[in-house]
Amino acid sequence: LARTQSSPLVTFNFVAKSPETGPVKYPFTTGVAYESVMLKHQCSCLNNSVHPEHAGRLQNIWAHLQEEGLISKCAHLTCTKASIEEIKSCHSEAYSLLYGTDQFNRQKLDPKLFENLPTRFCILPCGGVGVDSDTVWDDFHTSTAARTATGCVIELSMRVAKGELKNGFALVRPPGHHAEYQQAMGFCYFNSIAIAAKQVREKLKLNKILIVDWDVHHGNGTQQMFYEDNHVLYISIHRHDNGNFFPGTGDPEECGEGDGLGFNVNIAFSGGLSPAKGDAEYLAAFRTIVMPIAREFAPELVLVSAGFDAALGHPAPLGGYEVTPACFGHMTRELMSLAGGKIVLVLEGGYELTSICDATEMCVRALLGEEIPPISDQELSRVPCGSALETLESAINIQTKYWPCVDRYLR
Ligand SMILES: CN1CCC(CNC(=O)c2cccc(-c3noc(C(F)(F)F)n3)c2)(c2nc(-c3ccccc3)cs2)CC1
Ligand SMILES: [Zn+2]
Ligand SMILES: [Zn+2]
Repeated sequence: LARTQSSPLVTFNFVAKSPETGPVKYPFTTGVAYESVMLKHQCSCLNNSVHPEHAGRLQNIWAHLQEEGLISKCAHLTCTKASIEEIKSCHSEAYSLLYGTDQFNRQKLDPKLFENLPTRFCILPCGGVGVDSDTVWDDFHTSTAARTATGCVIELSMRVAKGELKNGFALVRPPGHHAEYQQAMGFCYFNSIAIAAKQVREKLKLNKILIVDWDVHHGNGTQQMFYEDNHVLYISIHRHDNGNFFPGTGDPEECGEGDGLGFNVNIAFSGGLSPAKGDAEYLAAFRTIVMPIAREFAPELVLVSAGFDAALGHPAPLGGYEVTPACFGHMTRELMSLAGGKIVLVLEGGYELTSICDATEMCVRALLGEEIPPISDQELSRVPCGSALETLESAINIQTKYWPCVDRYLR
């Protein structure tokens, strides 16, 4: 394939070498990682209204990106499963083998290995099997899907960190940011973004990686993985409601421990949905806290837990906020000013199909350097709601101890 003329506007010259002659070279553009094996992870009850984290999420997003002509402007990476060794950089060996081995190979493992793992599979109200009613398990396909999701994030992160790709979007499921060292929960098995950060640190000797998590849920797993690590700064914006919104962690006072003290930032919105938080709140959080701290940290790579369950259209139990798809594009573009533009977005949550397709489109357009529709004047001029101002003020008061740059916004 000496030349690929996808459209008069876009031509690249690249030789896609066959695998045996070494790693495939891609054009220097936005990489998109997507593999159809990730579609096969689903509950045996096949009831998508009970299980919002279903294969249709990825199918719809992939189709939408193709219809918008965006896939032809990107490099479509083919990725392999993460190895058990890579997964063990964030999870215990027993946990990695329990969820990382498919049914056929698991029979060869010594059952004693799993006896002291905290949770086991249970029968769900829907008749399926899982760790909990959201974290369903398919004995044939879930381990392959979960390892492939992690493999996609590692592959993209390595290539972006090495400068082989401009930036990237990992279109993956099951999500990862709730997965802890030995605990699957909240639809998550392996913490893909954390594993990728550890692999990039280890293999490319990067010293400073920023993880921004704008999924509406706090990334308890990711926070835990780097809580004592000052090489990985974790910044989360999430619905917290004083700990009454899943998973309950993510209090602003959680700032890290030991060497990691000051490298964990939680922007925890409360006050339920009166009113629902939207663009004004998220843009204010970015302007006053996320970007000032991120610039001062000066990361060499930016990874984003890009869940879209804070987007318009998500009913209350799934999120209930009103962030517009364009706003996700603008947040992506702001983060692209860091680390020389080395940024990888990783899909986490997000269930309302139109919203997640539009939000992903806006993020991919931003990554490609295309124009993003403006945020409405109404949102640009709206002062954040009272409870959000309290959230920002509380986070600023706490973080000025570690990041003096944020104090200029104190009233
Ligand atoms: C059956 N179950 C019961 C609880 C459930 C609400 N739970 C959640 O939303 C929930 C719970 C834990 C984790 C997450 C979550 N969302 O994204 C992520 C991710 F990891 F970032 F991807 N985690 C989400 C409900 N959903 C609805 C519902 C209502 C209307 C439309 C769709 C679902 C009612 S109760 C999810 C489905
Ligand atoms: Zn089910
Ligand atoms: Zn979520």
